[in-house]
Amino acid sequence: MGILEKIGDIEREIARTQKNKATEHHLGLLKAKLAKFRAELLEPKTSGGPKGEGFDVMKSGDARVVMIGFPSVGKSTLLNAVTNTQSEAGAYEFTTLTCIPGKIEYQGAIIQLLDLPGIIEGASQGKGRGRQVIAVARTADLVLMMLDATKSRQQRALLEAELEAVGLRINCARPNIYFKIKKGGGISFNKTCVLTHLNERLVTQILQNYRIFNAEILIREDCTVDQFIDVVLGNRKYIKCLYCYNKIDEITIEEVDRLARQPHTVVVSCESKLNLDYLVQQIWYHLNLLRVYTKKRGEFPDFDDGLILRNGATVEHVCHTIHRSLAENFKYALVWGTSTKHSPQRVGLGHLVETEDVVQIVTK
Ligand SMILES: Nc1nc2c(ncn2[C@@H]2O[C@H](COP(=O)(O)OP(=O)(O)OP(=O)(O)O)[C@@H](O)[C@H]2O)c(=O)[nH]1
Ligand SMILES: [K+]
Ligand SMILES: [Mg+2]
Repeated sequence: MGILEKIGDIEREIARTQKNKATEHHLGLLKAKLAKFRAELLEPKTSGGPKGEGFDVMKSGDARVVMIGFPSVGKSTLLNAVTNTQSEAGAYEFTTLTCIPGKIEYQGAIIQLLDLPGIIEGASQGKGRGRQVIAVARTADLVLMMLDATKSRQQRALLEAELEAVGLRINCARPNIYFKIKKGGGISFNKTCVLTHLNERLVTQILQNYRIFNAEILIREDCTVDQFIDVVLGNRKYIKCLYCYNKIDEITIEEVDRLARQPHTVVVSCESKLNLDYLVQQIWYHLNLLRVYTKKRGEFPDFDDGLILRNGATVEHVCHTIHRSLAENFKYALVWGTSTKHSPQRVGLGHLVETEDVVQIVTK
């Protein structure tokens, strides 16, 4: 039996099993099996098969945004509208066949925007060029899910399911579970809160499924079976997603209003160039980038040339961005801005910077 059939079998069994307390355990084990087969499906083929030509585009700029969507939702039209790259757009499906990079410059940051072929249902199982497309999505700092506002609401759930199936977890945090495989000692199970989905027996059996007999587990939040499996498999990618409904020129104002009120959602018309500025602003906002300025002793800060950093960046990151060896010769830094109690404040390498901070590095 092929792996896809095995997956199908388990999915059918899960579907026909009633969800209640009595079957919870059985369902948990089925889910563990399912996740294992899905993981096998994702394993890269060992023989170096032909690479998707045009799909492995170099990362460039400060962040990467990847457009994912069904065919003809207007991905290429968007690329053409907000970057200076031209990607062919057309009224027929699968106009775009490769990965086409564009560049957005905003707030001093350079954001790489990737246009990709449309994906279809079943993409995660290898239909169309889905696997390749989704592999690119894994490299993104932000997924821009392109949706057609004139089409059924179901498209969003379908796309989400495709991304889920390849281990992408969108707009959620990594489960708060400590998990470490050990050489011996059996399963050590601990929790810091009440668990309503998991217990020691179920956890042990799920781990047996993966042939893990020695491990340390500390569960710090009320996780589901799926969340626990995610942590065991370990190859999950937790990624932000911004939903973009295109073609609002074709729907009623009431519909537009309804769509726009959903979380992490922007409504646009790429063809009529409606709301595109707001979209770029929201892309920037969702990327969580921050900009700091540097200053030399006795000089004014250079406000024309900020450094773009990721959220959570420290003074050490600032050093690395300026020069590779700067952190080694670091003595202290002076920081002006919202990250400090008073300005300037003398701080160490571990100090978290905030956007619009001014940083002066003092070396030994
Ligand atoms: N009414 C309307 N049509 C649009 C809008 N944006 C794009 N289109 C049309 O939608 C069709 C598909 O646009 P594309 O940009 O090729 O879509 P795509 O998602 O890149 O499609 P594939 O590359 O085939 O997956 C074209 O006929 C566009 O003219 C819009 O805002 N409003
Ligand atoms: K198209
Ligand atoms: Mg296209």
